[in-house]
Amino acid sequence: MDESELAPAVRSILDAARARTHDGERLSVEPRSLTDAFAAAEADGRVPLIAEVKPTSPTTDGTREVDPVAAAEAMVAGGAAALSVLTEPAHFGGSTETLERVREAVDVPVLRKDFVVREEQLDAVEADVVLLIARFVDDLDGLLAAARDRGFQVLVETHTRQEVARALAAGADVVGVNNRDLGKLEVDLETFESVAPEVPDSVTTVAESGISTRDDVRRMRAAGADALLVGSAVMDDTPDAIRENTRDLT
Ligand SMILES: O=C(O)c1ccccc1NCC(=O)[C@H](O)[C@H](O)COP(=O)(O)O
Repeated sequence: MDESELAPAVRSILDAARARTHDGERLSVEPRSLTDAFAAAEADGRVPLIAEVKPTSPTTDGTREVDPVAAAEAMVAGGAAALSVLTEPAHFGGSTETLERVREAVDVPVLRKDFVVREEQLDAVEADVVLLIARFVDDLDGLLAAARDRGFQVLVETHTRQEVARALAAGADVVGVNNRDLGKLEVDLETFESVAPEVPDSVTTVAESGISTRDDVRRMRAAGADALLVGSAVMDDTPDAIRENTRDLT
């Protein structure tokens, strides 16, 4: 990876991720099935949506002060099939404690959204799914296997056709295509449209970032998205607003 191409905020996120250590015990998790949750949503007419508890981010103005557990419960009430919870503390206002509280409060699968770059970081907190970002993980095969050995399902995030090829070669069965270019932090829904055809039908495909309207949802579904990952467009200042934002997109 050529790190000189990364936006300064992303380089800072990556430096912080590399510096984070964890010396707890090796985890063994019993995950709630992500694909079953997507199938259940489809079966009752909801768009399979992973709604993200996202207090802030480098591209967000200010911080949402809403309680993360109340936000998570509102997302589920609005029809979210699964949740994503940021655990990155320095740039996204997340924490492992928040993920634990959310997972305790809901019964849908919960994705740990962080910048995991080394095996021991997998043991920081239990979750049903972990995110591995192809661009930031050198040994994708090794980290994917290490995550699965612990029981985690793995969402491998990509942004280019080459990264999809790497993800598939590593054995990924859930592949995300991020519409946000982590080099420039620009969002373009055409990314999913041009990259997703590289993902075979047997692999679950998730469209990530920049999805904010029902037209965007239709567009990503028409381009082959089995599920969508949405943060900013569902987050709001009150649980009621979050529930309605989520309902609108599902
Ligand atoms: O969201 C950011 O500002 C951001 C900046 C730098 C690296 C990653 C970032 N976001 C991570 C994500 O993947 C999104 O939180 C997620 O896909 C939801 O995106 P959105 O619906 O556009 O909030």
